[in-house]
Amino acid sequence: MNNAAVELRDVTRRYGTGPDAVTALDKVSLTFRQGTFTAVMGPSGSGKSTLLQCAAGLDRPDAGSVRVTGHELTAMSERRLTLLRREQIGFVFQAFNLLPSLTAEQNVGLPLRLAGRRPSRARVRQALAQVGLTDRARHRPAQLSGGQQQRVALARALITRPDVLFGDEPTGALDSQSSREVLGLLRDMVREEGRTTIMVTHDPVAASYADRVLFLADGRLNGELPQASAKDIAAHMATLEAASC
Ligand SMILES: Nc1ncnc2c1ncn2[C@@H]1O[C@H](COP(=O)(O)OP(=O)(O)OP(=O)(O)O)[C@@H](O)[C@H]1O
Repeated sequence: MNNAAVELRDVTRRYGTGPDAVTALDKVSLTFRQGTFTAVMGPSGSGKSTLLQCAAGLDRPDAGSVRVTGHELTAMSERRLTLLRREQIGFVFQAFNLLPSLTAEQNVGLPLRLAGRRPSRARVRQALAQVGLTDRARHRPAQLSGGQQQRVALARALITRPDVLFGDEPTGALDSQSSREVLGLLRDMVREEGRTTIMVTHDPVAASYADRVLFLADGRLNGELPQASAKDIAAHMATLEAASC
């Protein structure tokens, strides 16, 4: 599969004006091909979250073009953007953002309810099975471990069968065993279902699960490593961090 799932061309995002203005992204051009798993790394403030937000249509760049599965986002109305995000994009964040009063299966079915569709029990159960939580369907978030809660959040992100899954530090709040489980699931979904996945992370071990690691520094691309080891990723990060001090 060689088609672009997400394409950024000369994307610029500035915050503020005058002497306090910050250029969070400076003419960034990138292609994320269908069925690939990319990690985005870089020192604090390098523009990772801004990149993710612009690529996912949660934020609008000041200049440049963002295309998701061929749809240009920058000129889209808020309504169309909301629909596109709902149907084609899934999100997992560091905070699991589950509703505490709902069970795992109710949380997983929520995106379909919000889209005005009634989630079928079979589809919800299948999503929970995919993340290995069939036996926790009736549990509420407080009755689940952090890793299990993030797996429920992953099942919720996948219930709409999105083309692209975005993760902003999805393993940032997990212990190493739970992180490995979640990252293994993400990697399997890319390989088995061709789901394009783009993940921001600070953790070289998490990034080593990706097919490619992109590095940002000062709002610009600063290198990439294909299928790198955690050691090589950490070494590249150390160079960038030293340069940004
Ligand atoms: N809403 C905002 N208003 C003003 N400046 C912002 C805003 N959001 C981000 N910035 C600035 O833009 C730059 C990039 O921020 P961003 O959050 O994308 O970086 P990051 O690489 O994700 O950082 P971290 O790893 O610390 O989360 C930073 O200098 C940040 O201070």
